[in-house]
Amino acid sequence: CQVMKSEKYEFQKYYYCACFTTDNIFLDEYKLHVRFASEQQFRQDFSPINQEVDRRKCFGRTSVERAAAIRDIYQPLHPHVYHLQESFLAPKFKHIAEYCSGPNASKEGLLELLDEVPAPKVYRFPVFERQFCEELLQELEHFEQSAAPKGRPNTMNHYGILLNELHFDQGFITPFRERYLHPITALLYPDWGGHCLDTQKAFVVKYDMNEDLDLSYHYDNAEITLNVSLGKDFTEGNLYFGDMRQVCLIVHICYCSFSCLMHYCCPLQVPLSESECTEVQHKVTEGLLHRGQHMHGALPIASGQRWNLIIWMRASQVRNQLCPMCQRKPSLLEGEGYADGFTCQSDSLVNASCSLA
Ligand SMILES: O=C(O)CCC(=O)C(=O)O
Ligand SMILES: [Fe+2]
Repeated sequence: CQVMKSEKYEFQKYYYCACFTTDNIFLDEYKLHVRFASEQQFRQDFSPINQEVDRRKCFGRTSVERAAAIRDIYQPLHPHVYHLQESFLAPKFKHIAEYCSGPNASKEGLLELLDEVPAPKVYRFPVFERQFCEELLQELEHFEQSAAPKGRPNTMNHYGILLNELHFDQGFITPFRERYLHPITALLYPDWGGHCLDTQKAFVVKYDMNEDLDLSYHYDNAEITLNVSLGKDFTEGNLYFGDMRQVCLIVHICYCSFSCLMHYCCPLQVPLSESECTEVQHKVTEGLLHRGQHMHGALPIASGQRWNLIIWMRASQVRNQLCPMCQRKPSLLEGEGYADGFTCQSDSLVNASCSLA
């Protein structure tokens, strides 16, 4: 039998398919199969990355252009929703914020006012009155139907609206953060920058049966996030929370340099498949407050339309030390408005000396 086998190998040649050297190359770190026949093919297959990089490089300028065009051509349906009023807020939320701003506020006292903690350091409380949610949604739908240009919040949401471009920051979101959210986050997250939040990026995400249904597992470009459910009627679509983003060193292939496929170490999160997640129900008018680095996602809706207000709150003191996205010391690019909330020490010195002069 041994002899027979070796004879067979001698007379019959066996082959590999050439795809063995090019196809189904599994990048373990990304749990992703890729094809690499040539640099040109690889570049072509990954050209959406090029487009996204170009979009990001122009983002500041195009965002300012869109904001100016919106101011020129867009006629709001409900102008009053752009200016924060106490009547928009749920009485319990006002009570919580008032308590936190008081001289005797403590974390323990605050936790007694909050119902229950649906996941570690995730807090849930009513935020808006239902009538305000309805009017805000009418305003946003009116904007969606208008001819005004629309920038989308990020690559994961295709149907959201950037609220700073719609001029919500000055009259609504900034005072809302400063007066109401900051006293709460200062008590709940002093170790995550909750006591020194200074800017935000606010947007609305929208899910519909014919559009985006869900949101993949991710972390936010924020120190602290508030997520408020605005409506409308929908079923399913719960949020889920997993691990905190873990920083582990892996070998990363840098797309910018094909000639040497440069390698460097970068942080990566624990993948969803290895995380234990907690599903969290989210009712209309209620907010969920969580750390930006707490990994989370949104399950698919089964019917209806789901709209949420997302406020990514930033603390320059914290992010100036370590960028929450790349986990490296930030290397600063000049931006428009709040940009991504980093500040430069020398700018403050220039400003201080200007005001002294
Ligand atoms: O759809 C949601 O409620 C989650 C949105 C979210 O996490 C985000 O936009 O960062
Ligand atoms: Fe998020």
